[in-house]
Amino acid sequence: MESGVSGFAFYPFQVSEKYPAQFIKADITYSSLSAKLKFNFKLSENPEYVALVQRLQEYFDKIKGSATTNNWHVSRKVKPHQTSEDSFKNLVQESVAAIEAGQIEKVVLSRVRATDLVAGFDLMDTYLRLQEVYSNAFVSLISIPETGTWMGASPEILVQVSKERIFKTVALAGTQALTADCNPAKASWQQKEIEEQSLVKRYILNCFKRIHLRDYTETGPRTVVAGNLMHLRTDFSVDMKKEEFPKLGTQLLELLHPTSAVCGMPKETATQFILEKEGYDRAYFSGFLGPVHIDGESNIYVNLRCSQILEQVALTYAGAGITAESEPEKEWLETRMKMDTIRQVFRNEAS
Ligand SMILES: C=C(O[C@H]1C=CC=C(C(=O)O)[C@@H]1O)C(=O)O
Repeated sequence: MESGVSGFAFYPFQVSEKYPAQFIKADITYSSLSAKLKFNFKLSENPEYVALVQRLQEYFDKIKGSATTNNWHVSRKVKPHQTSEDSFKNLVQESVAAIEAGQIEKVVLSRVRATDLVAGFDLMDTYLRLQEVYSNAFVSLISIPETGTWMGASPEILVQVSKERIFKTVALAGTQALTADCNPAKASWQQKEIEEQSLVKRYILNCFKRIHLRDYTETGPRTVVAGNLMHLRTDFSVDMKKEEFPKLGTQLLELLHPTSAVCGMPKETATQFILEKEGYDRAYFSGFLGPVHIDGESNIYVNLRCSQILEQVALTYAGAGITAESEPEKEWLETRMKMDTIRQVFRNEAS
């Protein structure tokens, strides 16, 4: 993040040959607010660029307001997979037993669900609808050869470094449905959710401790709305101008990922547990993504509430934090609600 190179980071849960870390260099950026292209190289350096730029601007002018294209990249590495209800619930039970036996403190278990794309499915149209429905989320659509196409509406910032050099991260956990008659400001939370979120907070504070970061601001926890759901969130910020941490963004990105909101505690044991037991590859789900050094700031989000789009099927992913108090049925329903964040937009209806 300190190299000054502008681009878009797309990082998996675990880096491997199959799922490499990706960085799309921002040679050209397009802002829908200004409807303008921005070039991160000197146009006069190469006459070919001048012609290319002219063609691109003409292309953007032409397609503006008529977003229809279904040419997306499909990863050949994935086999469509679906976690069965029984296997997920059994794994919740096994995790609770491992927690009670003191092998782990918390683990985030996830599952995958396959949905057939409806006839006439339009990728760009779906993406624009997702943007409309989740105005408070980080709505993304990424399409990379070999890696495939991912779409999501993440509620969780992992690392933000603003123009003013303010660093931010959050401890987000605990989930309940946002119903029509409920007021988020008056939401009450069970002991289970309070503890689950405080474990994420403790995990972040441990990362701060490891680099001897003492001067930070902590706000919360408070109830926040994320689409059809509510969570508990504590906000942390650091003024990087005051602190002796010029590389804080990168340092904490390395330490935080994967946080206890998507993996567990202790981190290494929880990671092994997930890799051995979940029964499928998370790939880029619960990794991180976002713009780096665009207009002087970086905003990296956790890749949650997302789907991988294949030729005729979308694979939707969701996880739930398991603690000693977890009940299989409740965790199953919680992952279903999380999946609905994006699935309802695919089908353009609530499920
Ligand atoms: C792992 C996910 O959510 C995390 C973020 C907020 C609340 C969570 C929870 O209540 O379990 C999860 O830690 C997901 O959406 O797949």
